[in-house]
Amino acid sequence: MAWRVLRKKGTSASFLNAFLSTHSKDATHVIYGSFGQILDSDVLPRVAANASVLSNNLTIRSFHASRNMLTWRRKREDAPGLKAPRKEKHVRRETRTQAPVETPYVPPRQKPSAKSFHDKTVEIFEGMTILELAKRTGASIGSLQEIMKNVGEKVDSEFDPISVDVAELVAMEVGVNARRLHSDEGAVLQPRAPVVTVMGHVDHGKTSLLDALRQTSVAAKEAGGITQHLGAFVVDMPSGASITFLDTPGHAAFSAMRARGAAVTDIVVLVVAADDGVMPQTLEAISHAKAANVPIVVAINKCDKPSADPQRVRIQLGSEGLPLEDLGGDVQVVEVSATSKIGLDKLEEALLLQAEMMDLKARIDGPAQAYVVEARVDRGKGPLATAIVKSGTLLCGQHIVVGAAWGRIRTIRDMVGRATESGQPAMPVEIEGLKGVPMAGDDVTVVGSEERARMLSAGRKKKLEKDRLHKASEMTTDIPDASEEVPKRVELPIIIKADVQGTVQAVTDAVRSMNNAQVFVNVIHVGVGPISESDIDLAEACGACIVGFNIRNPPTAITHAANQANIKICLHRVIYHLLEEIGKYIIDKAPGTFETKVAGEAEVLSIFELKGRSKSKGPDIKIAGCRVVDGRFIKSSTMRLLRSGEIVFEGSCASLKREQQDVEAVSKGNECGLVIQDCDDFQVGDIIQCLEQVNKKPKFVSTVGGAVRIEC
Ligand SMILES: Nc1nc2c(ncn2[C@@H]2O[C@H](COP(=O)(O)OP(=O)(O)OP(=O)(O)O)[C@@H](O)[C@H]2O)c(=O)[nH]1
Repeated sequence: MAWRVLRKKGTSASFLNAFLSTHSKDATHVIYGSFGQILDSDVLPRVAANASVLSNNLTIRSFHASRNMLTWRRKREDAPGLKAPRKEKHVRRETRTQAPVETPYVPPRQKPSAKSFHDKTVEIFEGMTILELAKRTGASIGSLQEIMKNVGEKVDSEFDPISVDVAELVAMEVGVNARRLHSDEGAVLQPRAPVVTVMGHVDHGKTSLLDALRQTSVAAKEAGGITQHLGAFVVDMPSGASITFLDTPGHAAFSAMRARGAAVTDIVVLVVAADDGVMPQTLEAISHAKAANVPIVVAINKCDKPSADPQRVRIQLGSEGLPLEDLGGDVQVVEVSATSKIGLDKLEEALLLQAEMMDLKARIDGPAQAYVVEARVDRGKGPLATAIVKSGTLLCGQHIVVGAAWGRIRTIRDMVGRATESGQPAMPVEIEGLKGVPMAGDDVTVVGSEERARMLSAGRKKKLEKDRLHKASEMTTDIPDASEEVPKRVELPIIIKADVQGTVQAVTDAVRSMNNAQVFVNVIHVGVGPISESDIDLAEACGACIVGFNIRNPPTAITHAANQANIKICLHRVIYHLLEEIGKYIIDKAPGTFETKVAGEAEVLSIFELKGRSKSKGPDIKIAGCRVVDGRFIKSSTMRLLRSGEIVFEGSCASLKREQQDVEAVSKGNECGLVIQDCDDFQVGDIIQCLEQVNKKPKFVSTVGGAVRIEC
């Protein structure tokens, strides 16, 4: 009898399913686990039912309590040599396949804090029960049933399965994020093309490499050197295999987009210039790939250059912890030249080899699962989303929800803009028919009806708005206490418009990164497309400035309206110029911090005394006869008296004269008579400093990689 002990913490039904799908159907598996640890009690019957498809001899034994729950006695029979648990305080249950398991649900005693609720993400799946959802969200069964009633869903018992769409709606309604678990159980999986992203430091040749690879694309040749239609293209190999490349912009401001790019990517091509070596964004790209658990293939580019030193790049990458193949690791390295088109075939081969090792397969039948890599608005066609199909088949006419947008697919286009009936795994497609513009990284969910699509989209919009308000309130509570000597933080409302959704996000992230202790940059509205009348209205109402990236100049009427309302519009096509201008604007709005600076220094050469003629005419006044040895003396400033380097007195200037005349300022090299309010302690040789209050404004700082921030 084959048996397994599964007690990997945090694993769940999906883990068990994966286990069962990879183990022999004929063997008898005895699976030990714990409720709430491996197998949730209410999932168990379903899992067991699914599992029985795979193995008729499956036995699941699961127990209450935590790690100690494995029944020692039972284990000793099956697995001699395992250590005894500390206590045998447990309830043992044994379940034959499909036998129902009942565990009373105890609602949590404490309601999670608002913050934890907003940050929480729960996994949901088709056919889960209300009981399961209650456990994951931490909300009570009653409240979930109430929500279901409100959204017009039929509410049965807490053990009845609900659809994944309803589960998501309910989860969002209680304020948590929902992540859909997709199961390809029982489906026929077919090999699919790898999806590859090219990453690397600025100017290391990503665009050139993509261009060179694109030229090898059959479709590109067919279309006679097409201008690229999508943010992705497919290269067909002579062997019949193909590779899907994603285009990602290089500037650091787009790191969020790149992070999303990596999330839909199977392989990352890390471009490192052979002459320049490893740079900050090279390391950033490695981090993104590692975070997304995506394997890397290194392309050492610009190998045609006389200054190229590929070996140095290898050593640098090795010392950054990248296990290169040449050094005994599994990361392939290919030397290429994008401009001389050297080594491109080797790079493609390396990518196919990597893909082969990964055994990339996908389900072709059934509803598609896809990810948006880019979205924009076309004047004639309306919102367009470029997506990569991950599994299933996307069909024209289907109702979809993409992020918070929804629609019915009117047209699907391929990478060269040809209309096609469907989209299959690893295929980049353009989807027309959405009612709104989704965001890069959003998933495309196929739903059964328009009603469902509308409902899910409305739910997601509501959740996004809730999260936005929550974040804004968190940020405003960061405003420093007025009792501290920190300037009051001013709010700077901003509206962001850009050409495509991905850029909107990138610009928004970059603008937000300039938030600082003195200025709260509040992005109140973002959108794709040119500046509209409603943007002007909103800006006027909120006192906002409008930032436009890569968009057309607004019509004269809009510019005129903006001028009339005194609205600042900041338009650019180069991201760095845009950020620089916004940075200056933010600095301009920042109250700054006042610092004391020595504006001038004078030496006391002689002392004069002006006698008060009577008591009523005031006391005697001491006048210091000085020479300004450095800087300038200004009458309105504070004066500081120093003797042997020690401060003896500090006070305002009562009189500043030059040759018997009252003056406002005296500059370096000149002599003057100076009276400090309430000071009669001058000595020859003393130093007097003129103190000035300077408003120190924050500074705009940009890094080599292009990231910017404001330093206070
Ligand atoms: N000699 C040589 N020059 C190259 C090669 N690849 C790119 N270049 C040059 O390097 C410069 C930068 O190339 P890009 O392709 O724009 O670099 P990038 O990494 O896409 O730059 P960003 O998009 O700004 O991050 C250009 O002047 C290219 O002509 C190469 O293989 N050999």
